[in-house]
Amino acid sequence: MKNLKIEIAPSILSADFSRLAEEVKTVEAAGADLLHLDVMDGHFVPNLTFGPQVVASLRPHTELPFDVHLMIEDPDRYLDEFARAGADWISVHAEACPHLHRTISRIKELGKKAGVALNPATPLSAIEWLLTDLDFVLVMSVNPGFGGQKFISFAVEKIKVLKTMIQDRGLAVKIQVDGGINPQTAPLVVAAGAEILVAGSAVFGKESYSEAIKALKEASKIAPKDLK
Ligand SMILES: O=C(CO)[C@H](O)[C@H](O)COP(=O)(O)O
Ligand SMILES: [Fe+2]
Repeated sequence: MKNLKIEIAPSILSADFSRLAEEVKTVEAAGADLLHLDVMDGHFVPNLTFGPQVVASLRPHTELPFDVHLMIEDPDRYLDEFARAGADWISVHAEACPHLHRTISRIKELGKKAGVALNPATPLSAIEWLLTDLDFVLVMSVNPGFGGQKFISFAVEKIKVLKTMIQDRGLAVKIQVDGGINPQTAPLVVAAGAEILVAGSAVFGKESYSEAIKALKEASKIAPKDLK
């Protein structure tokens, strides 16, 4: 686990929506690895954000890969549109997909990286049979819907068990973690096996995005036993 490259995916949920293009350029220059775009429909989660038009309008403003987190019911209806809009990675929620294998297959047919997101209370068994087909698993460490929530600590154990499942099968599936990630929680999830850290308020809520990203990357190198 020592030489793992940890990637930071700032979530624009906590950015200034009146200046999104500028915010995205600033966070790219600050060292972000991916841009996390939270799509919410007011049904699957109790909040509304934006759809493919906003994704498409941001696409010319950055080279960062777009990591689109779909917190929507019936995501199959919109996969093609998000792919056309410029999504590079697409995650759907297991809880929103009765035919998860079909949904993941479609994302891959569209040439995109395919991920499944799991709510905190959703067991890993929801993706066990599908692991070989996935590029990444998004472990939610808050109940989805809002930025700035408190990290749910049992996500650490869930990531550990998932990491073992992935290793036991000899797979290269990446673990992404989303919700309440900051320099205090980052070392815990990285030690457990997470490689992509989504961070909204811990980046866009700070004065300097580059300092914030650096702090997350530095914190990721700390072994939890060395935490004060
Ligand atoms: O999917 C999400 C919420 O549903 C966001 O990506 C997440 O909450 C980021 O915000 P923060 O880092 O402030 O917790
Ligand atoms: Fe997210």
